[in-house]
This record gives sequence, C-alpha cells and structure tokens, in this order.
Amino acid sequence: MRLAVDGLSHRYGDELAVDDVSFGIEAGELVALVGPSGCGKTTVVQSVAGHVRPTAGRIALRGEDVTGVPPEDRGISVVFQRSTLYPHMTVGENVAYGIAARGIDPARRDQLVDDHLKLVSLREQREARPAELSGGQRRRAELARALAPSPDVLLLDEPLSALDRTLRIRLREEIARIQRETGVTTLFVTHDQEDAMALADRLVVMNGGRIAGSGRPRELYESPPGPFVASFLGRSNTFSGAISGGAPLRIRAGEQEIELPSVEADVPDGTTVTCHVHPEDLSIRDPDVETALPSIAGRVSRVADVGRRYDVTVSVGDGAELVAEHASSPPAVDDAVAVAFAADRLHLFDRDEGRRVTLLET
Ligand SMILES: Nc1ncnc2c1ncn2[C@@H]1O[C@H](COP(=O)(O)OP(=O)(O)OP(=O)(O)O)[C@@H](O)[C@H]1O
Repeated sequence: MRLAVDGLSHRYGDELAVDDVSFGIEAGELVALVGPSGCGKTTVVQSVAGHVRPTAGRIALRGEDVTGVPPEDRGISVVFQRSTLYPHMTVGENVAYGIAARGIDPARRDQLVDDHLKLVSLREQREARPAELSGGQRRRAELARALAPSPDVLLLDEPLSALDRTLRIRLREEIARIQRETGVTTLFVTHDQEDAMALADRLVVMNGGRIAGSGRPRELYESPPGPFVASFLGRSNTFSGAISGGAPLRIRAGEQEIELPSVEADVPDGTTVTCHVHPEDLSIRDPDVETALPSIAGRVSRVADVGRRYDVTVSVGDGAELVAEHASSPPAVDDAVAVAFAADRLHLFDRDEGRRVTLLET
C-alpha cells in the first residue's frame, strides 16, 4: 500500500469534520475522494499533505507512519484549486523551483524541466510567464511542477473546478493520460461525481465526515451500498415503501403495490425501505398494456427535451417523482403512465439501518 489513511478524525472546535475515515491507495492507482461541499474532503487531503494535524488517526506512506512528519519531507506533491505558480517566474523556472532544493546538478535539472514540460505539452511555453497562459495551460504547468520532483503521491485538490465544462473535460482526459504515463499514485479530490467517475480507478465517497462507500466507479454506480451513494452517483430518483410480502417480493408504496416476480429480500415484512432506480433503467409504458416487468403507476408532471433524449418526470404519489430517460415521442404532461423497470435494477435500502437490502432470485 503506497498511502494508507487509518482511523482519521478531525475536530474544529466542537465540530467533528472528519469521523473515523480509513482508506488506502495502491502504488500507481488513481483514487478519487468525492463528496458534496463540506463533507470533509479538504480536511482529509490536508491531513495527508501534512498541513492539518488530525485529532486522531494515522497517515502512512510506503508503510511508514508520517503523521508527525513535516509536509516538505513527505514526498507528496499537491496541486490546489487556485493557482500557486509564481507570477514573476517563467513556466520553466516555476517547474525548476519544485526540484531546486534537491541538490540536482543544473544540466540534469534542465533535462527534468524539459521532460515534464513535454509531458504536459507546454514545451513551447517554457519562457512564458503564468499570466500569459490560458487557464488550462496554467493547470498543466502546475502539474509539471508537482511531478518534476517525482513524488511518491500526487494530491489533486479540486484542480478542475474553476474551469468551464469543455476545458474541464479536456483537462481531465489529460490528467488521466499523464497519470497513466507517469504511474504516479494519485488522490484526486472533487465534489463532482462525473469527474470522479470518469477519472478514477476507485472512488471513496464521503458524506458528513464519514465514508459512505468505496469501490470501482461502475460497481458503486450499479450496486450502491447505501442511499447516499445511490443518489450522489447519478441522479436522485427515489421513493419510499414498505416490504409487504415475501416471494414474490411486494413493496407497498403509498396507494400502490409493486410486485417483483422471482425475487426475495433478506428483510422481514413491514421493513420500511428507500427505493432507488437510475433514470436510464426506467421505461415509460402505456398503463393499459400489460407488462411482465414490475411497474409503478403515475402521472407525467414534466417533459424536458435535453437533446439526445427526453427526461420525463412522473409523479408517483406521496410527493415522490421519478425521472425516466426516454428516447423518442415522449408522453404529454398529465398523461397517466406506467413506469417499468427490471427487478434487478431496483436498489432497496433499509431505512432504519441505511444498508442495502439484498435481493435474491427465487
Ligand atoms: N479551519 C476551519 N475551522 C473551522 N471549521 C472548519 C475549518 N475548515 C473546515 N471546517 C468545517 O469542517 C467541515 C468540513 O470541511 P472541509 O473543507 O474539509 O470539507 P470539503 O468537503 O472539502 O468542503 P469544500 O468542498 O466546500 O471545501 C465543514 O463543515 C467546514 O465548515
């Protein structure tokens, strides 16, 4: 394990900002620490960098405890959200600055600067000042400066959040390429689930100072461990219900009973559940035509044309609304519809315990 965060907690006065967070990153892995604003990401990353001394817990690098080691001796480079390039220095001098203190001879240093500017496609801007660069070029210059000292771990703290969408997507592809080419162990911190899912080998999802789930992006998306991960990775698409029967599984949701044939759940009748289903897993049907799929009845409340598809919002009772992605010829507002889904696309969470309910095929 290249980086291990073990039982990390941090208080600011009375507020417990980080509560017993543990995760690890293997050598060469890119892990995204992702969660909404205020969930504690910055506190975790600053503890790893050495700028915050955690109230409890331990940070280990290459198996060695570095919790008390000063930031400059940890072998960690950080790229922050806002630019920290020195404005009076050229791009080349900024990159050289990162390795200046290492006692490397000038010729070798010059080569390292050149190699890293090439890596981030900025060789021609070597003599430019930061003010002459575009926003994306400045980010790349910071990456070059962070990577030139060959850090053991690279921390990227919201490096894309100040950029517009097109540039953000382009730069995140660049970061993925650079990380692959250098193989540097990377912790990427973001509040943006799309950036996190697009970039990371693995996600650590935080909410309210705790880890809400971790795993490969696709696994977490398709099999969320709890209701927070289900609605944070993708769109919140939930309704409440109670288990009303065993095999086939039945869920009472408001006035309706949804039947899931060939499925059993590992919880007793009467268990209250939060049900989640991704918009792309829902299909809109004519309510008068029988379907073999489980479905829930509702009335269309909104239809949004979002380009390649329509987002159809359906009120399903009890104030709950579900959004279904629909390819063509959408229904009209106020139409009565059935919203159908495959039984294995419905994610159920025990409302009291917050855990995922396992559905078993019968
Ligand atoms: N220096 C501080 N003093 C007091 N409270 C703080 C301090 N820094 C952070 N907090 C509080 O700790 C909690 C976690 O903050 P933190 O910045 O770690 O979260 P975050 O997920 O990085 O949020 P953001 O994306 O908004 O920066 C928040 O409630 C925040 O108000």
